Amino acid sequence: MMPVLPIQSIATTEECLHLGRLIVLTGPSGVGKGTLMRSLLERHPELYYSVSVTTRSPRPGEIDGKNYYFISRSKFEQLVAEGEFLEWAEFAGNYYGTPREAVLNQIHFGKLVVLEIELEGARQIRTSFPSAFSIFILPPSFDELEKRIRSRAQDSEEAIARRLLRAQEEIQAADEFDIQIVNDDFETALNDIETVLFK
Ligand SMILES: Nc1nc2c(ncn2[C@@H]2O[C@H](COP(=O)(O)OP(=O)(O)O)[C@@H](O)[C@H]2O)c(=O)[nH]1
Ligand SMILES: Nc1ncnc2c1ncn2[C@@H]1O[C@H](COP(=O)(O)OP(=O)(O)O)[C@@H](O)[C@H]1O
Repeated sequence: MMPVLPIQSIATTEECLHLGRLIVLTGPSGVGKGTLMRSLLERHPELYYSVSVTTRSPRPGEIDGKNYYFISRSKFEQLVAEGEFLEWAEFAGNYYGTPREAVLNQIHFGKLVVLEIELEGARQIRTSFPSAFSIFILPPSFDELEKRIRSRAQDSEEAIARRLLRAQEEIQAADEFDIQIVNDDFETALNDIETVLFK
């Protein structure tokens, strides 16, 4: 485990970014962000993936502390009030947030930190960390996106409908980000991300 620095010892976010870099991976639900992230971490274990906090219920097989920190809405609201999140947002009826201190510590130690988050949170990061690099993952088509969400078969019909509605809005915001990568052929998309991060 990395030693945890008190937050006051990290002077400014810009100072942090001289030591490390912050990467934001965003895009609609079902586009393949999680799958790309997992492969990226397997190939590059030196990356630091920020585990988010959520009020969503765990899906079968998800592990607390690995996939997410699963907490109640009241606890989440308390953490928001205490300023514990670098960014947070409500998505499809649940809260999601990035733990502030862990991420700032890792950047301070010179790590390349990757956040996999939805649109509103990604916008917040662009404002608070102008030097963060942001990647928007696009589906090859909307039909393919729907197919992927359904093939995952882990969400209720209502949750799927909410994700699809939100996906339409999110895709329209793709141009706001530094680079857009289409996740059609998986290996090609993964290589494109690697090129941006490491070459
Ligand atoms: N703003 C924000 N979004 C997050 C965070 N963690 C995950 N998300 C996003 O929340 C959305 C829903 O995540 P999830 O319920 O795991 O569903 P899935 O991405 O469709 O498998 C996705 O777009 C995630 O990228 C976070 O810490 N902050
Ligand atoms: N390039 C791809 N081609 C076909 N299916 C894909 C591709 N990338 C991901 N998938 C599949 O799409 C589904 C959604 O991927 P997931 O990583 O859970 O998306 P997200 O994290 O963006 O919600 C999964 O079943 C995954 O295996």
